[in-house]
Amino acid sequence: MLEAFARYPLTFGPTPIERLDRLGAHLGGRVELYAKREDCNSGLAFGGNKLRKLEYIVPDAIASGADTLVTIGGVQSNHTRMVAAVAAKIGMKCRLVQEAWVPHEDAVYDRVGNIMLSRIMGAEVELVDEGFDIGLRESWRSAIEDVKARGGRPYAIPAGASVHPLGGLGYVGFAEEVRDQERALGFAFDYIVVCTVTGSTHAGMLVGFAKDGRERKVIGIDASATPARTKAQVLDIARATADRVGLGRELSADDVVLVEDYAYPIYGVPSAETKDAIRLCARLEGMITDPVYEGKSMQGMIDLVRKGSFPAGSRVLYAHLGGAPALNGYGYAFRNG
Ligand SMILES: Cc1ncc(COP(=O)(O)O)c(CNC2(C(=O)O)CC2)c1O
Repeated sequence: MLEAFARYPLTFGPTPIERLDRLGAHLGGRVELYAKREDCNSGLAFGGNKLRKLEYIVPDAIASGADTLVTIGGVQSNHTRMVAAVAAKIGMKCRLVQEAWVPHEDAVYDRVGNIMLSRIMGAEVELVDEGFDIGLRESWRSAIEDVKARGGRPYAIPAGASVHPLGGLGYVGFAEEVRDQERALGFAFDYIVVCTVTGSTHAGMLVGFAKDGRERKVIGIDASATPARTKAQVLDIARATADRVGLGRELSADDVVLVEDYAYPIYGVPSAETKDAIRLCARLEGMITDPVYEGKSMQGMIDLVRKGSFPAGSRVLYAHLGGAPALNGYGYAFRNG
């Protein structure tokens, strides 16, 4: 599906799929759980899902003649950290707008984890006192203009690289990669569980798996806590991506399966159940998930298994999209382990 598109390699290649035997057994053994380790996809600053997206965006950035990548996220954004790493790798400057998306209790929240890494990698980090919103932000537009005003040539990447015209391609490729791995495994996954916030990870998977009729088997676990906006954005991105890759069929809102029950209390703040899910996965599989994103999709998958939402014998693939560096800003949440 992606042969026509230029890709700039930022990842090691196909990410491994591993069986989560102990977690599956702990949950009753009725379904088989697997994880695809996008969190281990690259040597660039601890990796993660945005690098798979950026592989299809970087050729356009280079072709544009830009000298500065400009993007936006919360203070502990994984996306901005990955853009900083890509800028370093391809020899561009980086301007990051980091908004106050998350109320936090930790005095070090804006000095550790992702934002610390971005600073170490030389990004210009601008803290802006604006709240969470997955849409296009005035602060981001101002940063683009400021780069120009200073004589720079900016390349604009929106939050999560999601509403970028090429933002859905990476995860179309994810689906193609999973099909290759399924051929080696000798079976196809019945469900794919993914954390959804700005939407192009889910949207790309939806388009990629629509090729073999599995678009509604992509189970998005909302972590935005603004599910209506996120669902609409997933659909918009999926439709645009389907047109771009020539899927050849219409997609509807019913094709976007988004579970809204696990984003509470708000974006970026883990519930007690989220923290329990993080601990359970860590203690049974040694697999680390974060309080903002993967902890909530892990909480969702665990709860859906416990409720019998996946028929007995189902094979469920959990997409681990990264996020661990943000844990450093959540010491308050794990003071007692
Ligand atoms: C570890 C991790 N897991 C899942 C997601 C959700 O991906 P989408 O934004 O493509 O829906 C993010 C996003 N993070 C954003 C960020 O600024 O880091 C875009 C919100 C993520 O970082």
